[in-house]
Amino acid sequence: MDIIRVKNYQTMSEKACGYLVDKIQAAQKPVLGLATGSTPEGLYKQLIEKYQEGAVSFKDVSTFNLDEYVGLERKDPNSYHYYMNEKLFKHVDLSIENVHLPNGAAGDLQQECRDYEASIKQAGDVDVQILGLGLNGHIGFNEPGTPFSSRTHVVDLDESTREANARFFESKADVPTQAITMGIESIMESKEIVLLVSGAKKAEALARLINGEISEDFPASVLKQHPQVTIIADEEACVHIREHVHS
Ligand SMILES: O=P(O)(O)OC[C@H]1O[C@](O)(CO)[C@@H](O)[C@@H]1O
Repeated sequence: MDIIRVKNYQTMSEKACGYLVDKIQAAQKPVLGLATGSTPEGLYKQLIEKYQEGAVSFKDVSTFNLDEYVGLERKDPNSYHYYMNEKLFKHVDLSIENVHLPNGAAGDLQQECRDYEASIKQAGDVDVQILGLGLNGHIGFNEPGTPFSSRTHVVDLDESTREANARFFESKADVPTQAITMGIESIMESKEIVLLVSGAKKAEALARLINGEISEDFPASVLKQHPQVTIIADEEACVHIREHVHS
């Protein structure tokens, strides 16, 4: 894992944007793995700016999102479909047929998980996967205890995750109790992974990732087994990390 330490949220977003733009320009048919939550919002803003400046095009890009809430229709303002559309998709020249998120409103959720896996494989796997870091170490919606061998699956959300995400809903009671998420093994099959970490509230989780052991109790720790992970973290998130890390 390489860690790039940056000053703040803005510079984290700019760095991640530059990284993705380079990858998009280098590949014929780039496949991006995208995340939701607060962390990548700045990255998406930067990508839109670059697109508007004519510095990048998404017309040959395919995207796969990590997760979606169970029970929310695509048009629901709290769905990740809606989030992605508002924050990125509708502002750039991505083809709608190249955009993929799990369908949390599918009648047969198990079949939906299998189909999602198949479409990632059909696209030739994710080239660069963007990840955020949950306070409890979750990646996607893979909560502590999720087997490292998990594929795309339906998950019961931790109370702590529902609390953390309640800020996007009217109340915690409105936060769905389940989600579909790419599994840990599915995420690990991405050719490259970029983990974005910002803010003091993530500092403990980042320190545990860097200094702690690899364990299913802390899902992000699996990233230490991936050959090509770059962490872009800001000063506040790095307060418990003393040295430059290269492992
Ligand atoms: O970026 P945030 O909002 O801190 O969330 C961290 C992670 O938690 C999730 O929002 C899921 O709870 C992920 O999508 C995200 O990567």
